[in-house]
Amino acid sequence: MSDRALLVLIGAPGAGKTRTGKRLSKLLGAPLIDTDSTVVSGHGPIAKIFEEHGEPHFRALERAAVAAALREPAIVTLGGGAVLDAETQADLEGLPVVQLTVRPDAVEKRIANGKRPLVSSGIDAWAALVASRQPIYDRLSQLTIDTSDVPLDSVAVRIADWLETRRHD
Ligand SMILES: Nc1ncnc2c1ncn2[C@@H]1O[C@H](COP(=O)(O)OP(=O)(O)OP(=O)(O)O)[C@@H](O)[C@H]1O
Ligand SMILES: O=C(O)C1=C[C@@H](O)[C@@H](O)[C@H](O)C1
Ligand SMILES: [Mg+2]
Repeated sequence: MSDRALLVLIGAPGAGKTRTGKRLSKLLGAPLIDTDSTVVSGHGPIAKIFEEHGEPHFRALERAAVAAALREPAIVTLGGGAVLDAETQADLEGLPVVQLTVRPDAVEKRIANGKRPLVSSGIDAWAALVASRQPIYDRLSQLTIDTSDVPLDSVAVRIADWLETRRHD
């Protein structure tokens, strides 16, 4: 049987997928693949890709990164919009998928760095984007954790505990 991801984190931009994934990687001693980082390593900053080549081009690069990552025995943290891809949705079936959420008031500061082109105009754009995707995040995940008021380490421990329970089911 080929390798598959150990855990996948999905959810809204700024919910904490990448940071939580890093903590979990340390906690579990497992490798981490962040698909945004894979795209950036190969093709440069995301904002520049959007500006120069458009969103469809970014999504194609992202899909390739996601497909490869999900075949590795690693913790995989996806970009916020990666789950829009139908093939990615199919690939996630049967994998442990955790959704991170965050309230608008808590995310506002987190996304203020201008690195996320789809939400750089502010919190209203973020809220509209997340509302349109929420049914997909909900359908694909088996556990949801709101990170608004929970320290990173606690989020990571909760996910590690859940994974452990799942192993014994
Ligand atoms: N539990 C938390 N408590 C406080 N701040 C957090 C928490 N999780 C993440 N953050 C902060 O929020 C910001 C965004 O986190 P991160 O990059 O992990 O989000 P993301 O979900 O990966 O976003 P994207 O979808 O854009 O990749 C970072 O500055 C990070 O420090
Ligand atoms: O929510 C989104 O569509 C995105 C989130 C980021 O992780 C990046 O993948 C990119 O900025 C697009
Ligand atoms: Mg991220």
